[in-house]
Amino acid sequence: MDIVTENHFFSHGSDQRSTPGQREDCHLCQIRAFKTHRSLPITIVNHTGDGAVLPPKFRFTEQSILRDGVTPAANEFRYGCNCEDEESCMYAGCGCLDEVAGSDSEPDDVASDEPDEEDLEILQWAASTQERPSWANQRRSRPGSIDDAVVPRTGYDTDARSRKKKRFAYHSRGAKAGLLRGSMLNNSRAPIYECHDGCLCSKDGCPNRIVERGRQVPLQIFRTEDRRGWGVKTMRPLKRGQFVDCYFGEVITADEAERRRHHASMAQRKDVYLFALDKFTDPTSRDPRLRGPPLEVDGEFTSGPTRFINHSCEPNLRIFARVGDLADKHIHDLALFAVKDIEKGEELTFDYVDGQEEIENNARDAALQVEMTKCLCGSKKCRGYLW
Ligand SMILES: C[S@@+](CC[C@H](N)C(=O)[O-])C[C@H]1O[C@@H](n2cnc3c(N)ncnc32)[C@H](O)[C@@H]1O
Repeated sequence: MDIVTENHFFSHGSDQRSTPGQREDCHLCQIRAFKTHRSLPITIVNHTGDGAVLPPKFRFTEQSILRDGVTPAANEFRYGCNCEDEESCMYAGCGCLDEVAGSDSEPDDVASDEPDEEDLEILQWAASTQERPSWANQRRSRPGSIDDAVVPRTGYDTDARSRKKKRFAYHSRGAKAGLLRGSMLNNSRAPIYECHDGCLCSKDGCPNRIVERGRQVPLQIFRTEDRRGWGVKTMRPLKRGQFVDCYFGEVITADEAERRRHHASMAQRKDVYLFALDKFTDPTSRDPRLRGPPLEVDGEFTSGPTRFINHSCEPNLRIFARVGDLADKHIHDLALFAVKDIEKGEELTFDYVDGQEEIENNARDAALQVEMTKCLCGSKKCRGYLW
């Protein structure tokens, strides 16, 4: 039994035997205080025999913590959808999805407007039963919403392209309900727009609140055998497209991030834990909070289990920017989703330098490799170096 587990079980249960602050510092006390501890536990194991424990200064948290200079939007600027029924939160008339079209100029977004297998299945079902799917009925649109004009007017239109477009990111029914759609998973860098607390749709019924409902997967933090430190395993099989958890941490200003980089003895190591919230950064934005430089999330000292997820050049997870209230785009979430089916007990990984061409090119440059960190991901597609 390691020293942390021993202290937790033999000292912290008794006020006489635990010193002030000991419980606050104990990682087992921290994860056992999570709201979901009983149903979706996080476990920490080290079977390597090296005696290592998690960094003592590290604190587990279930949500990001906004530090000095970082504020969410004031109530008078909050914005939610007015959908009358939950089904509507999938289609172009839902206010939360207003920005989906054209929010990202990559060609994949065009593809995301195309009907996927699920749309076609629904159309086939409707054709066979002579019924109109509910979304084929004209709905009242909100003023100013990007509402698709081409809605079947009479009878049932079997041409999938000439109907109201499904704009949200998830499958809504069948075996794939709640999973990210293929158009998002196939290399899309588009953000995910979800309904949230400020919407009229219900928290439990709306199909567009997957990240908002939080982690649904028990995870294990384990000590790796191959010098990568700690890593994370899923304790349940995951399907391609399934939400795992968010990358939480301290949300700090760009100045504070720079100060922390400067303070860290090895700036590149610090960068491993810092993620810029730059998905909506636009120097021409009318919103000063989006003109940049962006806020950053630091998971080094305060975070959830995802902070221990290692890098792979052939990963099984990918990070998506997720926004609920559109007034809070500057503090958007970093949501991790499975990009392939993953077995119970498999290690979870994501690509730390996903899409950052400069770092990917450096890894191929022999002169720069001398200074770079060797990648130990072991995949066939390994680039050899992390950064
Ligand atoms: C965000 S942390 C991940 C958790 C880390 N393994 C730990 O024990 O705290 C990133 C650090 O993990 C290690 N790491 C992650 N993936 C790696 C990989 N593929 N090859 C080598 N080291 C890796 C590196 O030391 C890196 O700086």
